[in-house]
Amino acid sequence: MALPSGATMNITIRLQYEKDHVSFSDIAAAIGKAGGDIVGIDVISSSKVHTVRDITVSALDTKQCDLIIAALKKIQGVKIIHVSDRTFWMHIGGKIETNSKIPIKTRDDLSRVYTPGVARVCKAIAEDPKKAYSLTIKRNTVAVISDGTAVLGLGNIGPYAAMPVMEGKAMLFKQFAGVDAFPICLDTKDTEEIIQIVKAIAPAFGGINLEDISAPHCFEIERRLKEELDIPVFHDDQHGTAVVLLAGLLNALKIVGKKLEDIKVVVTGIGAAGIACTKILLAAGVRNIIGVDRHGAIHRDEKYDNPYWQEYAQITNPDNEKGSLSEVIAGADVFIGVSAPGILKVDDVKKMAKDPIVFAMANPVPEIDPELAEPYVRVMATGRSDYPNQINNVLCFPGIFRGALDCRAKEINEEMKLAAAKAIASVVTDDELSETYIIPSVFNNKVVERVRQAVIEAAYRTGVARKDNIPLGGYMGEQK
Ligand SMILES: NC(=O)C1=CN([C@@H]2O[C@H](COP(=O)(O)OP(=O)(O)OC[C@H]3O[C@@H](n4cnc5c(N)ncnc54)[C@H](O)[C@@H]3O)[C@@H](O)[C@H]2O)C=CC1
Ligand SMILES: CC(=O)C(=O)O
Ligand SMILES: [Mg+2]
Repeated sequence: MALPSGATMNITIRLQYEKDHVSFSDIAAAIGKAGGDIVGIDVISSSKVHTVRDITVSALDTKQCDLIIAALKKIQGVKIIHVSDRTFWMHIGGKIETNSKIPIKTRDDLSRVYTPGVARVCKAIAEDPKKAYSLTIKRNTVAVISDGTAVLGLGNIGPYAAMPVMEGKAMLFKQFAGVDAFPICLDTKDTEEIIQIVKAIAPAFGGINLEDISAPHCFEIERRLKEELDIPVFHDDQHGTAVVLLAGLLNALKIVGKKLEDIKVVVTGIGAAGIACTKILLAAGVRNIIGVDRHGAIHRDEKYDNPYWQEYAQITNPDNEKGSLSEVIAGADVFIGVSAPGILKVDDVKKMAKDPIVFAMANPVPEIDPELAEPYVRVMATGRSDYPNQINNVLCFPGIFRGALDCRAKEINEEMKLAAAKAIASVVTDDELSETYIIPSVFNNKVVERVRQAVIEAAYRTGVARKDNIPLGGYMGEQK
């Protein structure tokens, strides 16, 4: 399996140097010696004594960036003013904004979009609340809600730090499926308070995407909101991840010629994503799944404080295997990591059954470096976009919400999720299928439309669609 080398990063170093003491070639030499490549130079200002330049440098990773900066700091007469990188630039001022669909050019326009004209529209909705779907943003808008407790694999970094991820999710909703999404990060970790806040803001939204809320309180939050709201509530880290994982596994198993019911699967990280991945695999027919968290395999001889693990032990691990990841991985056909960086070792992979499938999905750093695993695995996938086979919930949530909004589904149920998984898997044809192409790219424009259609069909089949007529046409088309 050929893998690209890790993605490089560009940083721009604004520095001032004293012309009499330092030459640019000293600076270039220091950067080169520390392993950086200069890819751009801009002169910002120049006087007889000093010059200020922006030097854009390509480096392998943050560690190498630190080495480059340290090397520059050592040169007498050089002062680093600031360092920025492209990723940070893309975040300056946030990544999304609100736009009006109609320009307000005249007084007449003003009196229609706002008072007094708007009052008639408000009254129409007050008389018939369903009209909120046709006369407000509700029909096409999803709230992306987080409390910042399980942001990617970064853990409990809080609501301010969670915002860039939620803004990113909102961008993906819009770009891939035309769904308007709004990031809302809550400064509370209290389960009941989160439930009440989400219920209170629900009138503006056609769906709720819960994101990066840690286990176990994410389960209660989702359960209650599903029960108490009449719009789809979907915890993406659970179900979006599970859907894409199943899609990838269906295709990976075709390559190795194994069947769901015959494989042994080890899942690490029995939190939001791990429990949902396990449940979708059981629903799809897998019989032997062993969950491993920090203390080892989850089994039936242990009494867990976490009620979800207590239940997990009952529905998994048919042979009641005990021990560490390194022990229970022996003979496994599939490893699914939704836990923490670097916890799967090469020696563990070597103990797996023939043609191992390794989905190391922790973000941003997977459970095993794909380049280390490469010689020993048949199919390797990560959650990242810089390696082949990206198993990431971004393949699911835009299309699944597009479908749910278009048929005005009151929920996203198991049938809709299974349909979405099969739809994603189907985008890769048998001719295209290979070890490095088990799952379509998020940029494959068939993905969202196929998921949307499959989800709409499943919604009507299971009686949760509330639109009288099946919505036809492409997802970008206006829905009446
Ligand atoms: N590729 C994808 O689409 C997705 C990837 N993820 C990744 O999965 C990971 C977990 O996410 P969530 O389930 O939302 O978080 P969570 O906080 O609900 O669950 C994480 C679980 O991993 C366990 N864990 C932590 N360190 C461990 C270790 N060394 N060994 C075994 N278990 C360990 C924790 O005890 C916890 O049970 C994160 O890295 C996240 O980025 C999550 C959702 C989607
Ligand atoms: C992809 C995603 O949702 C996560 O890593 O949390
Ligand atoms: Mg997430």
